[in-house]
Amino acid sequence: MNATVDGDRPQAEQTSPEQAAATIDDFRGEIDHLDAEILRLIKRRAEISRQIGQARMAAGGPRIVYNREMDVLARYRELGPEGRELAMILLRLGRGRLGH
Ligand SMILES: C=C(O[C@@H]1C=C(C(=O)O)C=C[C@H]1O)C(=O)O
Repeated sequence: MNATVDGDRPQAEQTSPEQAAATIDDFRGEIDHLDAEILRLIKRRAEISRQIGQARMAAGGPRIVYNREMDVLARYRELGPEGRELAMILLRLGRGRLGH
């Protein structure tokens, strides 16, 4: 018989509310750490991107280099449609406000 009811689950798979809370706490600590790192890296990326843009424009070049941006978009494609959105946001952050 394939049907399962709550009482059929083996003991090893059961988790107490206290164990679940501890596991969730641990994972949340890791997420908090990852978010801080991601934020630091995003800020650093935007800063470098702006510096490249400024250096290029100071030499009479364009602020945006489309083939390079296509490479960046391709890099995030493995994350699916959200990856593309994420890459677009990263590129926008590197541009800063227009004229600045
Ligand atoms: C950073 C550069 O300048 C611009 C910003 C890019 C980026 O943020 O990845 C990519 C291409 C350029 O439009 C670059 O040319 O590498």
